[in-house]
Amino acid sequence: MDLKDQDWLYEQERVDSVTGKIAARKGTLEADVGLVRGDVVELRKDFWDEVRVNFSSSDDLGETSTSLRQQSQVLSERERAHLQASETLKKLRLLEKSPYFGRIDFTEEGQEGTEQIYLGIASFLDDDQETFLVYDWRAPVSSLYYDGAPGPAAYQTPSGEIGGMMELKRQFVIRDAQIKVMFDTGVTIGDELLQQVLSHSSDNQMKSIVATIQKEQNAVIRNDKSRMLVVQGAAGSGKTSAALQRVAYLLYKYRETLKADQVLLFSPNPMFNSYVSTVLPELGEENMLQTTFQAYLEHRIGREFDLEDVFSQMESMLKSEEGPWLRVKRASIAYKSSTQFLDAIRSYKDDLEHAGMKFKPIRFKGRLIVSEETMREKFYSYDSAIRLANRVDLMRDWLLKELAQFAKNERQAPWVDEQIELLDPDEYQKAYTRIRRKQAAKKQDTFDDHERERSLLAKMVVNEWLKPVRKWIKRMRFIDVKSMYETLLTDKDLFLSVSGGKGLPEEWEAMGEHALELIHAGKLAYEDVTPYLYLQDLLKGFQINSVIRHVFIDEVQDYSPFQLEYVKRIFPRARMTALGDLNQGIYAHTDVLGGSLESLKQLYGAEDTEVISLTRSYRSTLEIVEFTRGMMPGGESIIPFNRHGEKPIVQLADSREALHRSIVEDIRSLNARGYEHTAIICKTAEECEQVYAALKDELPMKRIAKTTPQFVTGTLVIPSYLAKGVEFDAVVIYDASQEVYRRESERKLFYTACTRAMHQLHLYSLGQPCRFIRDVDPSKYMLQS
Ligand SMILES: Nc1ncnc2c1ncn2[C@@H]1O[C@H](COP(=O)(O)OP(=O)(O)OP(=O)(O)O)[C@@H](O)[C@H]1O
Repeated sequence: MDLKDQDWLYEQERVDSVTGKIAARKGTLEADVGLVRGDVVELRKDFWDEVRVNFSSSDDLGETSTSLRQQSQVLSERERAHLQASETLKKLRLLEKSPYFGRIDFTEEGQEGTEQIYLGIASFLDDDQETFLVYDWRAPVSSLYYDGAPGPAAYQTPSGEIGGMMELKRQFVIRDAQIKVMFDTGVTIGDELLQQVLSHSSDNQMKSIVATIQKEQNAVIRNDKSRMLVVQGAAGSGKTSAALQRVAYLLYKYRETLKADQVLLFSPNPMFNSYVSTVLPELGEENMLQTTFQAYLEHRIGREFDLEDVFSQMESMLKSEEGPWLRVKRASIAYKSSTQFLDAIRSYKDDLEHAGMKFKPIRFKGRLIVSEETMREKFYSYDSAIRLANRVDLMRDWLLKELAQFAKNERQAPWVDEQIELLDPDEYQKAYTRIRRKQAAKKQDTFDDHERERSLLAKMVVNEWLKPVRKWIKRMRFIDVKSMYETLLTDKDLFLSVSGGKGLPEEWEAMGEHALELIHAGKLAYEDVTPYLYLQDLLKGFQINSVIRHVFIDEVQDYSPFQLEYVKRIFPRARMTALGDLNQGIYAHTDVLGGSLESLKQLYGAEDTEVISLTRSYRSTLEIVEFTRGMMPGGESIIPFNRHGEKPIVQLADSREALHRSIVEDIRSLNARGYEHTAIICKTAEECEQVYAALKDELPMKRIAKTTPQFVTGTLVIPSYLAKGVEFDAVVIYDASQEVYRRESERKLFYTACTRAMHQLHLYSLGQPCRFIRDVDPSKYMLQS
């Protein structure tokens, strides 16, 4: 038996022994969990039997409350024990199949002996409760595995750095307690293992990368010093993967204080939420909260306006011909995404402290209760030292009082009598009971006084009718944000004064008209939504969320500086992790970041910001990366991972029928070769519809739209801008011709679409290929006609 076989034997025996212990622990815990669950069920069922309830005297009342408190304490202690045991059980079940994936042998400086450290997704202690049979991958010592190679090495602990010598680094793939793969690695974490992982075909969900985290990714995962962490990385460099591992790391490191529902991820689209949703559970952690920025906007002002979303904005811009509309739209997007516009709105609000507030009059049945004029006078009669949002609060309270007075007077109005007559028996009965209850409480006579009856019924009727007005006031709808936003966009003198004229585009007037037209139709353009919300919050108060401690923004290049400022403002207690790739900045407002994610440093200031760059691309084969990077200026800095495949194919077609025929054959052949998760990427949703209609009878396929909630497998037809963040075994670009991708501004969109491919990239072109392909060195692809 050679040394290798001996090692293998030794390691398999250890796996057997550890999994045996895990199984035994699991068995005991399952029994315990069953018992505790039984306790909880019993306690809940018998809760009131165990509480001594007696309300007769104040002493009895005190005793009842103590007994109640004791009983709920017992219950919640048992519930906590049950939860904890269930969580441990969940981890043991994961460990049982694959107890660990790595081993390092480390001799600590000044210490005798070498420790064998095995790394898995959770820690597992021997029966002595002291010896670590498996270390959690997030434990301080585990970073040796990710950061160092055999030789001198060190790791950080809360009490300082620990140095020593790493004697061995070994990697395993263990499935169902059997070692499938094992090798010792030299310089970097096994390219071999990574090769294996990356050459698998994709499934419909992102996977955890815990066994093969790379050094630079580890820096992203473990960074917890800065308030703001910016990760800029090439397509497929593992930004999203590292971010999810980072969530798991933070939940582990701060387990006493941080819970999964205090971490929020902003995803690029609803489908992406489902795409990444299995990573944390795979690591035995709960999922963080996930949303999209659009969903947040809808939640805030979706009831007032029909909001344009970023995808509709994109679709309409991609479909439009060059002309005045597109010019104005671009100018509007660029300006309204900037912090200059944000500053202008802020300064407008400062002006409003002194004059210019607009209100909606309070009306009831067509009659004026409080006029706009009166409201304005009242508002500016408050001490100007009081903050504007607080003055709005005062105003609300005053209006509620005015309304109460109005209600009192209104009780005598003839319409009230009519309504009393119209009360149906049920309502009347309800009123009668309520009145009786009140009389009893006030120890009044019986319900015989006709006058009193009428007055009580009148009060009830008026209150009922005024309910919507009261609600309207409480929600501060009396502030006419819409009208003030309109004024800001159309009153040039005012705007020049609040903005100082800085960066004001030539198209300013046309921009205002465009926005107004939509607003009057009850709509809000995407570029106006956040600014509108910002103005509204400045006037009514921000809806601050202090619970969230970590905000993750994926695809941050798709956010405008304005939106990022807004996010920062509403999560004041959160740290931010922003992940982005400027080469994938596909929306019209993304140029605003000024060509560098460095500008994100301004958000929290350079002192509080750290930027980490990821340049190695793992998703695609070397051939695909060499092709895609060729279309981006500066693409040379993207380093492909050394995994080979076929060169991308550019296939020319001379008719649409021929194009469709070739694509159908191609997908069938890709499927037959095991590439099941394939995507036909079209430029727009409109193109997707046409392709779907033409090919659906030939090929089983699913059409993805902006509202598709679930990421699915099989052959998808998907618009380019929705393919963000996800990946496929094979990508077919439906029509990469010059005719379709005509504008320079579509380069990043095209690049993003191509970089979704893991193993195969086939581009079809009806006529001449677009210039982005022609920019690539022809030796990097195969041209077929
Ligand atoms: N260290 C790693 N080990 C194994 N796989 C990895 C590693 N890093 C990245 N990958 C894989 O590379 C692919 C791309 O990763 P991911 O989607 O996180 O990249 P990204 O930078 O967010 O990409 P993009 O910006 O293009 O959407 C995924 O399949 C991921 O599992």
